Amino acid sequence: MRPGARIAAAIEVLEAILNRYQPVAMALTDWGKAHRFAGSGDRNAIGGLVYDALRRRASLAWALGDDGPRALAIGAAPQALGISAEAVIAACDGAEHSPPPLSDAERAGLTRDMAEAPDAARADIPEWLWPSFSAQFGGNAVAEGEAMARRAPADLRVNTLKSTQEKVLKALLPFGAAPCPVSPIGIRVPPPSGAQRTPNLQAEAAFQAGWFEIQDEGSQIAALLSGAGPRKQVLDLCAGAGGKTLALAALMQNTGQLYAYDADRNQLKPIFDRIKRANVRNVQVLRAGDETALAALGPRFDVVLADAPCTGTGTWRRRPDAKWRLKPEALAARQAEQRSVLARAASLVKPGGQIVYVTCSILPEENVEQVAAFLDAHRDFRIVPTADAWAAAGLAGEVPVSADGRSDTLLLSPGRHGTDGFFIAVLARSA
Ligand SMILES: C[S@@+](CC[C@H](N)C(=O)[O-])C[C@H]1O[C@@H](n2cnc3c(N)ncnc32)[C@H](O)[C@@H]1O
Repeated sequence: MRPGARIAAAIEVLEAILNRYQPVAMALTDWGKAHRFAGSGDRNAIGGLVYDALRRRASLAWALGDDGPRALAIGAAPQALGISAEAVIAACDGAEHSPPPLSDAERAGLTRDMAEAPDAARADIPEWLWPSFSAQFGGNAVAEGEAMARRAPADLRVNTLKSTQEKVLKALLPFGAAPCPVSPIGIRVPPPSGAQRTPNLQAEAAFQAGWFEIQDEGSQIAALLSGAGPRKQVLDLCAGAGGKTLALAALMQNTGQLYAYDADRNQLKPIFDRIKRANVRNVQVLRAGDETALAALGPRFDVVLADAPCTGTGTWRRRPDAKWRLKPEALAARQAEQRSVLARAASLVKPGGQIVYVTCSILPEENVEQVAAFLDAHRDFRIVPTADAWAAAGLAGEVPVSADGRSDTLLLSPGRHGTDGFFIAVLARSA
């Protein structure tokens, strides 16, 4: 397909997403089914363009003076398709399968200077969240927003129960794989640029053999900092599909006892196959929502990982549509859930043990404010400063500097660390 046809296709898909509220993946699949002539290269390029348009929705809307599917697709096209603004103008010639020619405002929008735009638009952050976002990142807020509007790499965690970083790196060399900056068991595959193909790492033999998991470096750091290790009693309280459960099991070298719990049976479903593929043998998956069985285990745990439900604001690079769908009511609902997860964790950790509170959010309301409220209500807990948790976990290398400048808790961010946004707080219970 020529660039004009790809832009026209992206407009169609964005209409389904923005006007008919279809989820992005479904809208792209439906388009593919209805246009079977389009090859995988075309589908990949159209997907890249759609995701980029959603990532940069506010800045593109400001530049082109319009928030509609056509403006967003045209505005995102140069970067997403790796072509010049002039090539986009030429591609939209109104011929069959191409969009109608650009208006003067659209042409001007393609090269508009963003320096004049309001900060929230430059940062591509929803206006209602800007006060909170800018308070969190201070003078770096626009740069952090811009980093969140870029494509994300694929981070992998080497499954040390089955392989080594060296072996996985070798297997994935054709994808430009390189070690992650912080995690000693992390590997990063750079995102595609322009219309390049997104690598399908899960189709690789090394993945099928259980040598690695797709897991953001931020998640890996959370597991590494948790203090889970051989022969410990560990609870993954919000285990979901088990991403962190598998990381904890590997850290524990398949020894001790690791319990995986989640309130929701559907979230937990994939964990069983993943455990098998990863050769994990020290996990007991509790029946979803069985609070009585859970309570009966307490307070015995050395470590309770509370990977709490959250708004997911740290994962906007990967789920850009969620950025614009998030509403204040959803934030309030997640905060209530976080309070209850933390209180539950407190009842299960043993004296002298620790809770590791994690979110994939960058909002202080879900992070430092939750921790402060928890510590107020639980006088037998204290915060373990990041450097101390780092040393206690036996981690080498420099302690990452928190994106909010704090030293008691760790905020990881795309702008500063190249990870998704993650918050990690280690809360120790007095012995
Ligand atoms: C961030 S996700 C977990 C992701 C998972 N730990 C991973 O690494 O793949 C949060 C999970 O918390 C679960 N959840 C929500 N409320 C809960 C509660 N009160 N107790 C336990 N789990 C809960 C959700 O079902 C969801 O699976």
